Amino acid sequence: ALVRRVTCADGSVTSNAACCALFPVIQDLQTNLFDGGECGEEVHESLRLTFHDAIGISPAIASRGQFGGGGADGSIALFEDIETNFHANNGVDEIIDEQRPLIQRHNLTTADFIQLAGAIGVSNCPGAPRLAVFVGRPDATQPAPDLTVPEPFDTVDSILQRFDDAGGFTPAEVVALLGSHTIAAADHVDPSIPGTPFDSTPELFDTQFFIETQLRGTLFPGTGGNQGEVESPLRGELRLQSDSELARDSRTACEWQSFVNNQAKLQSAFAAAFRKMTILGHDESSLIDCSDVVPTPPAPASSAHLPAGLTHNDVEQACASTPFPTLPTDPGPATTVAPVPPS
Ligand code: HEM
Ligand SMILES: [Ca+2]
Ligand SMILES: [Mn+2]
Repeated sequence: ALVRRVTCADGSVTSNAACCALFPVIQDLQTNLFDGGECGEEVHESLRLTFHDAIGISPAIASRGQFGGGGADGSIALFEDIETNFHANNGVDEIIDEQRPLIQRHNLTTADFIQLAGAIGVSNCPGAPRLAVFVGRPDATQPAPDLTVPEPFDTVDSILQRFDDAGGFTPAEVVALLGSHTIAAADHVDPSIPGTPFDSTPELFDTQFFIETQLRGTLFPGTGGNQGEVESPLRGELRLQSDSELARDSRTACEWQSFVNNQAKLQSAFAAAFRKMTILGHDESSLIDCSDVVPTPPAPASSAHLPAGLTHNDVEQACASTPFPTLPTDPGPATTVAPVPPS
């Protein structure tokens, strides 16, 4: 195929002149939102926001004659007053408010900006794939309906059904999308311990999330009894009920386990599923592919391991057909996971 090359006014090279406008936005994001290129809290929150905006679409609701939402249409920020009151969106107001001044100083739709910020943010995380970036999404004129964003206390049935309705995502694609929880922490599931990560390496886009969610839960990192939380295997680590169940359900367990120590699969499957998610509500042919503006992420900085203090005996085998891979245990005293520092 013919690959076009355009040289922008600032000397950057890309495949389409319409993508030139993104370079100053990327610089602004890195300098003023992502603390100079970190994989920290604002990156994690920006990635979560791409999902909470994009998943706001339901052909099932639309088929009943109501507005089903526009997908990746910026509605979560444009109708912040409405959508951030939806229970599942607890906490996303923070990153919406941090992104707003940047949106105001550039000439992108809010819809495009939210997805761009997620893709650029993830490129700061060692081990991440390069994610797709598209421009040309029109902005929302109506808020998404409530209950389109899955909750951590939802059943596997309901979660798989929601993703299928939103965009025809297969169970395997749902598992791949949950690779996002490798760079993630919860502020609101247990409000007594904000910034509690889902794996021991929230600054690395590695496969530890898929390993650690398969270990037997033995403790609550803070208080017990929170809705959507189950016991985790490590002090300082929080496990969502939904992640726990998806790791153990017969429909998803083997796919979940397949990511253990398979960085290449994590990268390609997450990138493919994200690409599909990022254009929900739009026809790809109406958008411009600007993916070549995304920086190449740093190489993986960790190798798959069992956290110190735990062994293969702590694995709760869930995949019936394939044994859990043999992994080395980190040396030293039992791992305690540090919170993600607030910015
Ligand atoms: C079954 C589907 C999902 C459920 C139930 C779920 C639930 C949650 C919950 C409860 C939190 C913690 C929020 C807080 O208390 O601060 C969270 C965080 C997060 N989620 Fe998900 N999630 C799902 C899928 C996804 C997907 C598809 C993505 C992105 C592609 C994503 C990206 C993130 C990220 C990056 C964070 C961390 C935010 C931060 O550290 O500030 N999640 N998720
Ligand atoms: Ca990680
Ligand atoms: Mn939306």
